[in-house]
Amino acid sequence: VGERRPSQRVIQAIDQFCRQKEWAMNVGDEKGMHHVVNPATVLELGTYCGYSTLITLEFNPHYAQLLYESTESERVHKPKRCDVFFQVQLVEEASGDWIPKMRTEFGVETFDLVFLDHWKDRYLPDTKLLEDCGLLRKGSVLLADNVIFPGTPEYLEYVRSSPQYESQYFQSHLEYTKVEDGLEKSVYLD
Ligand SMILES: Cc1cc(C(=O)N2CCN(C)CC2)sc1-c1cc(O)c2nc[nH]c(=O)c2c1
Ligand SMILES: [Mg+2]
Repeated sequence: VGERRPSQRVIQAIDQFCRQKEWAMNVGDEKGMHHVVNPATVLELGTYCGYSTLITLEFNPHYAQLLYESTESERVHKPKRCDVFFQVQLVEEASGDWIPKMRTEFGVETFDLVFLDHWKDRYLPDTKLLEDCGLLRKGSVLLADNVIFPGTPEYLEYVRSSPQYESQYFQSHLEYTKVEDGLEKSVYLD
């Protein structure tokens, strides 16, 4: 997705290093995100090292710095309108504080895809915030990592029982391990 993200060769090198030398919490090469239809406006919650990213929210300054270095993306203090596809926009703030600002700060109408990969106890409140802020449209996709391990039971219960979502579980493993984990793909129906 554009030359601003780490190239595929870098992704492969990260995967090889994390499998052979030192584990790290990337979504990894097995879970991946290849199930997801081709999104246009993407929000990622939880950047970590920038393994997968477009508009991405990261609270941890150390991880945010890693993304700046790996993608030469500008340090976004006062994010300008995000009107260019494949531009990395990193917001070094808490998701709960910044989701309500997405429309005014980035000119985002709605998200095609939200990749939830930040703090498991923020998955549900941030999903409700996205709904309340009108940032989801019919067909928006929520793709959530770690729904089994470390596990997000309240979020799973919500998206699987709510008539507003059509949810599907893609069984896999915790990155670079044999521990069961998976991605939950939830399509917003409203
Ligand atoms: C940090 C961590 C440690 C885990 C674990 O149990 N481990 C035991 C087994 N060894 C091998 C690995 C490590 S799992 C995990 C983790 C994994 C993700 O994909 C995450 N994604 C988003 N936000 C997170 O906080 C996040 C944490
Ligand atoms: Mg994860």
